[in-house]
Amino acid sequence: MSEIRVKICGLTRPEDVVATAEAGASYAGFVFFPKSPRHVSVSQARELALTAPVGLAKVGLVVNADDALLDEILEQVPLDMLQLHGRESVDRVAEIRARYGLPVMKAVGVASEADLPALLDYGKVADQILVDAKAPKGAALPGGNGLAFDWRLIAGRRWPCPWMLAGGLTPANVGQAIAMTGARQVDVSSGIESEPGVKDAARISAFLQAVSDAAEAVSVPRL
Ligand SMILES: O=C(O)c1ccccc1NCC(=O)[C@H](O)[C@H](O)COP(=O)(O)O
Repeated sequence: MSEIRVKICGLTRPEDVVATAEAGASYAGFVFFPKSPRHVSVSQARELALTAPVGLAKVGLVVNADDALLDEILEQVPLDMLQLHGRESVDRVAEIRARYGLPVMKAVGVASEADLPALLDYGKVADQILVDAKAPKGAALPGGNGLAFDWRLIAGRRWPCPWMLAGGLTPANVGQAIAMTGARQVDVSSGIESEPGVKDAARISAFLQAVSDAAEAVSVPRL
């Protein structure tokens, strides 16, 4: 198993969950955002979550969700973590964490130095932060756009909680991303798809292999 944790985001089919687990990923992400090609309904997500073996953490991704939607999801889907991928404020992140008693990961978009202070602010209230590429202005999706940011912006930086690197990662570039940033957790969605919303088992496996190779190259200690 890789010593750097991997999250495969945007799973829509049971076979994708199986491929994710078999490849050795640590997290499986389900997107609750109707405009996304990776969107799953609450009942689909429940079925997918029940397919996941013990040891694969199930992450529910929401965008500016109100309590009614979160109640509905969490009543029906056995999740291990919530990922907040919208414009949730620091106070809202803290409120969701307290209300639902689940670990919360806040996604923060990065495009320039000016985006870095938010990582510190959210890092004080969230259980984890997802350091993702900022979606371009006017983009239909706030994440999952297959765009990388300049990894030099975060090289050597650390925050008050565990963090995960995301944005445009692929089997071909994830090794360099890990080497440049020191990330010990990485998240991927479009870089391991055959088409939007359809994961490719061979690419998932290649991604995990590339992460494992990178972990060995930098001798990352076991978590
Ligand atoms: O993936 C989506 O469709 C999506 C929709 C709405 C908000 C966030 C979304 N994805 C966020 C993720 O967790 C992605 O894994 C992350 O942004 C990286 O995506 P990618 O660049 O495609 O690897």
